[in-house]
Amino acid sequence: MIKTHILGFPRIGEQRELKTALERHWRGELAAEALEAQAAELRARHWRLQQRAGLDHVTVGDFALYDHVANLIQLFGCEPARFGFSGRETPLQRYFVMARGSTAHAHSEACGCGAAPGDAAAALEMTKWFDTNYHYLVPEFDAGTAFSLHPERLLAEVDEAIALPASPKVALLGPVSFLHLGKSREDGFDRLALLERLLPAYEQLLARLAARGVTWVQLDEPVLGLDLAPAWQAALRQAYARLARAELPLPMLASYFSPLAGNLALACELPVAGLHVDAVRAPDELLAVARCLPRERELSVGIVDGRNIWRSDLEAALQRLREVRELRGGRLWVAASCSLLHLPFSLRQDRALDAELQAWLAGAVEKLDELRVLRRALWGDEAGVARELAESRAARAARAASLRVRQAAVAARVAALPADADRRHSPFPARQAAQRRRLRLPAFPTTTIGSFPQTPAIRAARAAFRRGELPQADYRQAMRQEIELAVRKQEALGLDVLVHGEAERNDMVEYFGEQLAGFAFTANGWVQSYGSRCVKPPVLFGDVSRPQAMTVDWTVFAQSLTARPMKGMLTGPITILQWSFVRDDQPRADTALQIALAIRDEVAELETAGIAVIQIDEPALREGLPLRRDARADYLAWATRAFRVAASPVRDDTQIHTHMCYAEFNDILPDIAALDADVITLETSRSGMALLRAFGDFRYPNEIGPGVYDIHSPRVPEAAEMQRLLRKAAEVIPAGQLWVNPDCGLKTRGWPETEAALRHMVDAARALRGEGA
Ligand SMILES: Nc1nc2c(c(=O)[nH]1)N[C@@H](CNc1ccc(C(=O)N[C@@H](CCC(=O)N[C@@H](CCC(=O)N[C@@H](CCC(=O)O)C(=O)O)C(=O)O)C(=O)O)cc1)CN2
Ligand code: MET
Ligand SMILES: [Zn+2]
Repeated sequence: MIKTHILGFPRIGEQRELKTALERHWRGELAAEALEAQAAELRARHWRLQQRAGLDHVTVGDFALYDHVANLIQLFGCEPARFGFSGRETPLQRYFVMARGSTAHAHSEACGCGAAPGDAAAALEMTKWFDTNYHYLVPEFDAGTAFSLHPERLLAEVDEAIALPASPKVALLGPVSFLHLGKSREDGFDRLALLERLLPAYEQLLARLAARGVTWVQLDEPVLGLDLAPAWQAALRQAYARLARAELPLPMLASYFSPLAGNLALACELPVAGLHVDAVRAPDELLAVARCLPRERELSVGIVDGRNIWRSDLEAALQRLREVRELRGGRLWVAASCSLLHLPFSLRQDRALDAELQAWLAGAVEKLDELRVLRRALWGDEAGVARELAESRAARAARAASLRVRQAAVAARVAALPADADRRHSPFPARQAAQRRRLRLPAFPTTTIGSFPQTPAIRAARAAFRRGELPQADYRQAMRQEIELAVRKQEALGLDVLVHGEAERNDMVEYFGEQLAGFAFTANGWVQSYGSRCVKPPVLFGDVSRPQAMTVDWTVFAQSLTARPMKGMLTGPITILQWSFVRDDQPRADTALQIALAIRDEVAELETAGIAVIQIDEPALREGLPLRRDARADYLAWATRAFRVAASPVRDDTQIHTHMCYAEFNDILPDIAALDADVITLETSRSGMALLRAFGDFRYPNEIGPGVYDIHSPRVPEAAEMQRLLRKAAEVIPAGQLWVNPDCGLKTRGWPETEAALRHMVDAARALRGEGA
């Protein structure tokens, strides 16, 4: 028997309905009931699409108002005690306080959240979901963590699906990954010790689902794609010995994003009813799994790419699925490789894509249709889907043959690239001396990470320009005024190295994608990044080149307004690669090098235009790190080289900055050093001093700006707080190497808190200069 299913569906909605509803709710314009109604409407719509595609089950439990990991924190009753919830709040209020911090809602005695006015609880830490640009909220565990089941929200969703009517398969993160993805709040506390306490809550939940008539539960254990220590492997054995019981729903264990490798035998041994594997990320393992997994278990083959937007080669997929079916004696589930969360809702009618490109692409809805076709063909009705199969073949062939994909000049340039194109002229000490002579900055120089508040007025002007209602000249003039405003404010604050503020950019990757050849962009291809925040990843379909300068005019204009150094602001090749949908017809390394060459030309042109400081952001360098250790060295070699190729055309006295955030960097410090940026600014407020100590222990050779305050919350820290942080930093990193800056860009903030926080930051730097620390 052949079944089809998906691991999860995008929840933000075709027109970002969920984003709109959430933001209105947070502004106090939409009641909780209306928000919940909108969410239910989206779920029902998305299940109907799944039914229309003939899936055997609709997936329930993948929906979340903010984040699916945060949902589990409430489901299993382990909200951290530090939030001080009184029990008078509604679950929804507590959920948003955990997600956004307690100052994020209008906090007053009237708000009913229970905390005393003035009490501020920081939001849960947010971190990258494996190697994606999705961010989850990190559960916090300590020896006192207890679990209790609060299944009302999930059971209500199951009931909604049953009422549709549809057959629900409930999808949940499994217990071992849930613990693994959390963090221990106390040094030395091993969160695995909580497994024994957590499993009963899972068991109770599964029993409740069984009572509802749910037959299948998908338990995601993406940690199977990591190199697991023996204790974590043992935890998987322990957990599934307990959860796979006759009276409970059948568990389908799901692995994705990475090969099973050393966990393959383990995954096949666990006493579950089915195993899902990612046949896109681990194509070579598929047959080994098909042979190893006991015959009575279901094998779910993730053959349709859930991470990229290319239309599938359905005939090739069918051939592989038939091989697997042969090996397993007929039974098979067919699926997308991972949840479709990481894809745009649909690309079929996107206004911004031309017809040729559109025919090559598939969003989430189109991927559902691919599953429909595969199902029918495998059920023996290949003739009934002959047209779809032919279309898929034609689309792949057209893409392979298209003249838009290859550019001879790009290939020639890559081939002729000298081996030392990734080297600056002189080693860092000589550059540092030259830059000090040119820039004449004080000790503890202050700067910001690039963006200033993207105000509603900026967004509205750009939207009007896009709709053709604001002439280009007026739009440019409006953005110049925003830049001038940002420059004046920075001068008044007394910052040392200024930025233009990025007002003209919709997004730090999309902006470059729109201007580079080889990229296409969509009008509505939104993908959730965290909470209500979305990105529209550009589509990198062909060889990359830079038809004209992308940032030079804006930067030169900004520099003309001030005598202080204006930092040019670029996004680096790895971040552009990582945050775009990239071609699958050549190695990522080759694509990265092409982007690097385009950025290199922009760097050179900024220098020629007189810009003395240039920042090349690489927040996604760590995110691109392969999940399996054995693939890391190769990635780091080509990724750091691509950065250096972009950064190296400049003179010694031009200062190159880079910036990183949203990740743990400790395991790639040597590679960060190998970027050889003159200055690196880092997010540190979340991981705190541990990260800096690692930089200190490693004797990080170049200059470094540890973020002295968290930009994710409107909270304005006192100067004394930032001073303390800087003094601590100076204990582990020589003071002469230190810069003073926030954690990340300020685009999601408002001006009042931005100015207040930066004023305190400049005060902190001045105080340290006075101390001669
Ligand atoms: N690509 C990317 N990934 C990243 C980051 C990042 O900056 N970029 N930062 C980190 C955190 N992730 C983030 C992701 C998104 C946003 C963010 O602010 N997103 C904005 C959208 C930004 C954008 O593309 N804006 C466009 C379009 C905005 C829009 O929706 N406009 C309305 C109209 C608005 C109006 O009339 O006022 C519309 O088109 O309907 C623009 O400014 O032009 C949002 O969801 O609200 C922030 C952080 C890690 N990953
Ligand atoms: N220059 C960018 C900004 O300030 C860097 C952001 S890193 C996610 O927004
Ligand atoms: Zn950042």
